[in-house]
Amino acid sequence: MASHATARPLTAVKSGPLSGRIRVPGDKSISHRALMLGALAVGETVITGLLEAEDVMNTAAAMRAFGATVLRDDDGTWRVRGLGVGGLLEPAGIIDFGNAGTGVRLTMGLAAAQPIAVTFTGDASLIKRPMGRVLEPLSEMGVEVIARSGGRLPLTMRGPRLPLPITYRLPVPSAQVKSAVLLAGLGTPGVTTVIEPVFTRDHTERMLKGFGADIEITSEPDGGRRIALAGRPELKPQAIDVPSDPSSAAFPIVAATLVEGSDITVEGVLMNPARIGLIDTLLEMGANIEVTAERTTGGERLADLRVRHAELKGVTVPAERAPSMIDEYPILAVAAAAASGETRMPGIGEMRVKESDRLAAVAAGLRANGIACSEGPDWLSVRGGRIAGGGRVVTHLDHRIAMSFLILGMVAGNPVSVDDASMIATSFPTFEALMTGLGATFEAAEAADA
Ligand SMILES: O=C(O)C1=C[C@@H](OP(=O)(O)O)[C@@H](O)[C@H](O)C1
Ligand SMILES: C=C(OP(=O)(O)O)C(=O)O
Repeated sequence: MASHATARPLTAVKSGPLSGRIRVPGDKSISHRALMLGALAVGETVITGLLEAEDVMNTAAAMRAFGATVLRDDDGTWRVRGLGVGGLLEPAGIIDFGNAGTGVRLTMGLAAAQPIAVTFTGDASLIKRPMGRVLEPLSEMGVEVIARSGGRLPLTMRGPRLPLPITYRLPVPSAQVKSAVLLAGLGTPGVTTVIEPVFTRDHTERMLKGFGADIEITSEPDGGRRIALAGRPELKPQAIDVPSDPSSAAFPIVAATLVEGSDITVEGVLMNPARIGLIDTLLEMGANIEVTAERTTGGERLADLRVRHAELKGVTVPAERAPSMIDEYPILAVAAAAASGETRMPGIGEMRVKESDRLAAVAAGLRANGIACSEGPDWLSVRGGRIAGGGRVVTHLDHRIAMSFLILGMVAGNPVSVDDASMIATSFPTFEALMTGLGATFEAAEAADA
């Protein structure tokens, strides 16, 4: 895990028009899963377009610790030689996932159906995040856990000799919890079933199908989905080409929408319906986003997105859209700050348990820059208008807070600083280079106590 012992403050200044064509790096959710399923397949999985960011590199290191061979060719192609379902070895050391919630929660599922002891930890952000939501169903399957109170990292778990298949109804709309149970189900005899009342990103299901698992998805009478997975399949290695991450594309898309005179194209963006709630919302607000060159690769829809500046108006975002844009609310709040009228965002309580309490961090950052907003336990409301800027935003080890407020600085009356841009490397290491290539100006800022 990379160390972020030294914070790197950064300032964004008002930007001229943005122009150019860019490709943002590979999707983080798909990258984690490609390495994990590769580690369980029999033979060599070849991955192109893998996101080479800290969160995913921690997953690569974890798969090596379990005994898989994970190699990178000079041209950026990754090769994973898997161990077969049930073939993970007991790691010799502690598995440190750094800042990565997806990495640690899915790997807990992966290791759960084998009688091996594994100790997990993470950085100052990850050790505050709830793990009980994953440990609870895994315990029902027979996993023993020794954790700090509240189910926080660091923790040690050991899978049972004979794991039990369960039927689990998700109490929170979380693709991480769904995926952890399904990955545990892979090593469990019989059929493991997850019922999700609300549709969340389905990359695990799609990829399990691609690797040859027997997985059946049906609709529930209440509109939810029932996912039934037969345990102990032999997974066949795959060639995976990871599409560009829509959660990273969100930053240049909002920047080009807000900065007058802009006209950019973001190429090859993943358009999975469970991931594009932000695009739907921006279109409702009046954004000019043209979806072009639509195609399908590896069972996922992709498109090039041409984005031109547009004046936005406030909207109410339907609460049921939240899972399809849960990581995009910080940047949506920035778009809302520049829109006319009020933007209401209900049903976003899950934002409080991300890398930071994002609801609180966004509200504080907006206020520090002269934008009026109000918040409740699971909602945020932003009153758009003139953006004074001039504030310094506390990012709480959260990459998306850092990137969102740097975009705010591009349209604010005065420069906007973030206290630490180093965490951007966890998900979008080329953010600064791509944004400055389009025309943005970022300047190294003074540390607060310098
Ligand atoms: O499954 C995944 O890859 C993810 C699911 C979401 O988390 P939750 O499952 O906690 O909603 C999301 O916020 C995270 O960035 C990635
Ligand atoms: C919530 C996020 O990631 P994770 O849960 O994997 O840390 C994110 O990338 O916004």
